[in-house]
Amino acid sequence: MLKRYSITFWATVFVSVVCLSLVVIDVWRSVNARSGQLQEMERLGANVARAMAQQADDTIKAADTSLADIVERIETEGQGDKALARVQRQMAAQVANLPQLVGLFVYDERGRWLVNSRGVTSQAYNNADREYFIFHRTHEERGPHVGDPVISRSTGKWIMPVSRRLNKADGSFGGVVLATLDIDYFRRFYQSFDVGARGAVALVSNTGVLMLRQPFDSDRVGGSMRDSELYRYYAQQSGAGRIGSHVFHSSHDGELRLNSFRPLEHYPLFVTAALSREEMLERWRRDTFTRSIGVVVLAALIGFFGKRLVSQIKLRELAEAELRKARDALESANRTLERQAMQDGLTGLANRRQLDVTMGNEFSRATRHGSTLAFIMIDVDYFKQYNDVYGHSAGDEVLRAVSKLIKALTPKRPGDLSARYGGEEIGILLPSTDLQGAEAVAERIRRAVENLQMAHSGSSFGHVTLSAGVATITPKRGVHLAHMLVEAADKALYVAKSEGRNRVCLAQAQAEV
Ligand SMILES: Nc1nc2c(ncn2[C@@H]2O[C@H](COP(=O)(O)OP(=O)(O)OP(=O)(O)O)[C@@H](O)[C@H]2O)c(=O)[nH]1
Repeated sequence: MLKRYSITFWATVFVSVVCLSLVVIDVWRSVNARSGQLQEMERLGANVARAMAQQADDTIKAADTSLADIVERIETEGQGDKALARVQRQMAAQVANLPQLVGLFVYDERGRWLVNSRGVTSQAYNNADREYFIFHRTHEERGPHVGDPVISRSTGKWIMPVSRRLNKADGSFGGVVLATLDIDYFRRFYQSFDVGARGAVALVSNTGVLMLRQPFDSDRVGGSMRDSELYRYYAQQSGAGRIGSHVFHSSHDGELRLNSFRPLEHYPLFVTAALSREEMLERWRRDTFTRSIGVVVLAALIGFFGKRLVSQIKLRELAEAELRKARDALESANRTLERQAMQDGLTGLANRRQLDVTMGNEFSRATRHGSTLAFIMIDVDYFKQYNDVYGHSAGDEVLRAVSKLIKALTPKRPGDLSARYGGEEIGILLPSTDLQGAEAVAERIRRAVENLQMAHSGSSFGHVTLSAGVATITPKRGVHLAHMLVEAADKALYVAKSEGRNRVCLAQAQAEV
């Protein structure tokens, strides 16, 4: 089945498959590399979000621990001057120890400064209007409260307030203990992450207030993110669903980013690391483009040289086909020449040369096997007259007709051969045939020619006839030669002629001696 197709077909298929495979493999590789790049981006985002959440949690926790301590001390030791002085020292030490802390503050139930880490108790400031103060005054919970970022009234810095409620002995609202965390502390940490030129990280409160964004934008700190796709998506999640990632268009700059988000473990905040999809895929795109050019050039080269190879193969095939054709023509010409060399052109019988060769072979065989070889010599009667009366070509026709009959009536055993002996004489060689057998063959031919009734006005019979002399020999080595058989048949023919023609005469026994 495969042989039905030529080598050029398979060469073309091979070159095409190689080119196509190159392209398909490259496309497959590129698609894989793209999804690998996106996975890598997701992993990077998740890792950044985890680190950010952990850092924020630890940072707030450290401050909150100080707050819990101060609350316990004040509630236990009271608000006397000495007690407050001790608390102040403790607060100063905490602020010195924790770099994220800008200050620690204690306010009474009216928002007035009782004590702070700086030791300045200015009555100029009243913080009763602050969100965290109002929150604790109106909520009895004792847990920490993370407020919206504000600009510190004392330092002018962006701070994140973390506070706890102070109770009086009867459980009523006794004030607020506040820790202010330096937003810049977070920012410095966030700057250490490489999220690309178009990436961003943010710390957001669960209520949708932006605590901090890197790249930093002072105008957006404290702003609401409630309308952003990111916040709406995050707010819909719960439990483990809040740790994950999603692709959003930024509400800020419209950039398509993969946002990895994660809540803080102990505080109502979450972080998000947003990586620009375009930026992350830029290197992949560049690599893909460069490699694709390489693959296309390679495929084109293979295609070009493959095409040349195929045409070379085609040319070779053509040359081979031409050679085969020439060889076949030569062989056929040789066969024709061979046949012509052994055949008589007029009668189609074997020629004298072939008769001599066959005679020699059969004579040797008969000598070896001790078998009898018969030979019939046939001659058309009054043929000279026929030529004279009807013309030479009519004479040729007679020879053809007689030969045709002889061919049809001569036995077809191997070694039997009828040949034009010369002129209008035809000889028939019959190996392994005795005198009677050969005579029967000769007689059959004579009668058949007579029956043709070909008009011959020059003949005493009125139509074409023939005479035949038959001889046989059982040759013995060193005694007999092939020509003896022919001569004996010729003599018998002579007898047939002299006895009146149109007859078959048998040779005397001398050829068999
Ligand atoms: N048309 C034709 N004539 C041939 C050919 N070969 C020999 N002959 C003629 O055959 C004739 C033979 O004549 P002869 O051998 O004298 O004998 P004949 O006329 O046949 O008389 P008998 O044999 O005695 O009956 C000659 O005239 C040859 O020219 C041939 O190929 N074609």
